[in-house]
Amino acid sequence: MITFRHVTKRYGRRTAVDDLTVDVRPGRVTGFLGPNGAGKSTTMRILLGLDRPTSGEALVGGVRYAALRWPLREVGAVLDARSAHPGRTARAHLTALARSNRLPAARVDAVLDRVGLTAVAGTRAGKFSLGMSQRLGIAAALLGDPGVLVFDEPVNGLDPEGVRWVRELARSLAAEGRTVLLSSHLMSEAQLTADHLLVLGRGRLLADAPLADLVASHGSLEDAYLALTSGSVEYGATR
Ligand SMILES: Nc1ncnc2c1ncn2[C@@H]1O[C@H](COP(=O)(O)OP(=O)(O)OP(=O)(O)O)[C@@H](O)[C@H]1O
Repeated sequence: MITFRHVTKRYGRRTAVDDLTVDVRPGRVTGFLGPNGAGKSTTMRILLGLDRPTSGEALVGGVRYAALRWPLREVGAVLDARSAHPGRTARAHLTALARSNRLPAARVDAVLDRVGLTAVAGTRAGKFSLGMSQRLGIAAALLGDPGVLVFDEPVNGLDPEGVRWVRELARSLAAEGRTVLLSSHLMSEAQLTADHLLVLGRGRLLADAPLADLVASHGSLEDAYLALTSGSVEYGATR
């Protein structure tokens, strides 16, 4: 479970996240949607302790990220597909992470297998395609077998096979009872992947609803999204 309580983030005069209060529940894929600049990445960064809220708090299983003793065991995240050191092999990258989080070495093989990288475990991350890098990022996120997973635009730039793989993985992680929060700009993909949607516009929560309800009320997720966000598209103006 992820909890945001009255989270506000200001950068100077700009309010990136505006009094966000919402729970992200386990056992389903929650899609996180919103126009460019809506505040999705900022929200995820605050959750992962990479940014501080101006006010309010973000909790993973009831605890602030900074207070988690072994963060990788509680929450796995992929914010940037190419985060591994290019000179390190996939196995070395994961082994170093496992060691620093006191995770058993057997987890490295388990996650390599789960993301389908066993055969290229000895290849340097710098030689990986975007799809393989994404899989390696996901392997790192899964290393601690966390109950919460956060993926920022996980299918960006992936080929159709990669897109389907991420979708099926996200769905299987949710089916295992995990909390899965996944941001996207692709309505068609969100409609295929998510059970529940959060829509953000100008830092504010515009919708917190089951996919089925949004589709039923507007005909398609795209129509629902465009109706919800029509007043929130950023054209570079200061708010
Ligand atoms: N470090 C920063 N300094 C100043 N302003 C920032 C910073 N990070 C984000 N912002 C601003 O905060 C707002 C929210 O940005 P954010 O990246 O969270 O949106 P987003 O929904 O993830 O957008 P996108 O879909 O384009 O990735 C934007 O107006 C952005 O310019």
